[in-house]
Amino acid sequence: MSRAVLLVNLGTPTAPTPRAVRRYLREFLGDRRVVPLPRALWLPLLYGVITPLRSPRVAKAYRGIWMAEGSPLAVYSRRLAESLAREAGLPVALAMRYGEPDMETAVKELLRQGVRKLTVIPLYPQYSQTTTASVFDRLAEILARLPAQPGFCFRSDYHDHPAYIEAVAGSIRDFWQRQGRPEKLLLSFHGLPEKSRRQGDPYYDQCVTSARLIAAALGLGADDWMLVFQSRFGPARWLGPYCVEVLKRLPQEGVWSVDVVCPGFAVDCLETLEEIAGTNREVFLQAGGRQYRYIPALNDSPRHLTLMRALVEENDERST
Ligand SMILES: C=CC1=C(C)c2cc3[nH]c(cc4nc(cc5[nH]c(cc1n2)c(C)c5CCC(=O)O)C(CCC(=O)O)=C4C)c(C)c3C=C
Ligand SMILES: [Fe+2]
Ligand SMILES: [Fe+2]
Repeated sequence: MSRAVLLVNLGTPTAPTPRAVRRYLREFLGDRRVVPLPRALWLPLLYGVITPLRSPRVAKAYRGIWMAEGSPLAVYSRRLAESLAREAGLPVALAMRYGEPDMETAVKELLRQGVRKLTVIPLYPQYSQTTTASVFDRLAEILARLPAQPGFCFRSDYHDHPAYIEAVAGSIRDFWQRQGRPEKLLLSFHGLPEKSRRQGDPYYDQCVTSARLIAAALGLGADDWMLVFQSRFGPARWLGPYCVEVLKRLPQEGVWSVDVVCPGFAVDCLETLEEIAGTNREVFLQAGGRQYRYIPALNDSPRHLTLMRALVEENDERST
């Protein structure tokens, strides 16, 4: 039976312009899985207030990190998929949950090539209803309309997979070997509304487990590291502690050097490059901090490829 891998990431604007950002934010924030408010309330607010106000500012932020080949999230995701295709010896397609390349086109193209079994890997190490579940829903929607459905394996998360922990811990170890250790390591994950945790979304618990396992793999003591959450959106209470608040406070507590790593982001993107490597650096230095370093995401590194291959191979074994 002919197999293929489908990697799915979030999606990103096609250009760093207010127009392209508006289109992206409308689709992303218009997803019920992301903002579960009543449509009649949310859509007028989204279309009439949030995207017109937010798009110019966010477009400017994208301009600051844009690469020659496009948005970092798209560029690194593409490179990862291409390298995996070469190494895994089977077709690998990349799709985005929002925007291009879209999931439906990617699935249909694989079926056209004769693929009958899909290994779907959302590029989210930790499961959340806002990300992973939305990919699953969209996949189900696409398959529901097909006359002949392929088999598929869906990787819900890999937050405690030994190959994931080793990939992240290894990249931190490499960084420290070259540049020395800081006083504290912050493990920063994308936030979610606090409410999602009470509703049973396992995201928070998975972030805690990932962070503990990474710290343990590095042999860190309790004072050497901290779990924080970033990228808060809107007025509601989100998971804490907030990365930016911790950075303001640390110099007052006598911590002058920090490294920040974002293990929940498979590849670098706006949230890591602009928010963490850019804005938050200024916050820490302004608050009196002396040394601030961002440790890059796994991107298309050999460590990330080893991890992806482990997930694919494990899947193959289970489903034959
Ligand atoms: C209600 C709003 C949001 C939720 C919930 C949310 C969850 C969530 N997001 C990621 C990963 C990424 N988010 C990115 C950008 C981004 N996220 C939100 C809002 C929510 N995210 C917005 C509005 C944006 C766009 C930028 C902005 O307007 O501030 C990105 C980067 C995209 C890029 O193009 O680089 C990623 C990746 C996760 C993992 C997650 C839940 C766990
Ligand atoms: Fe987000
Ligand atoms: Fe952000």
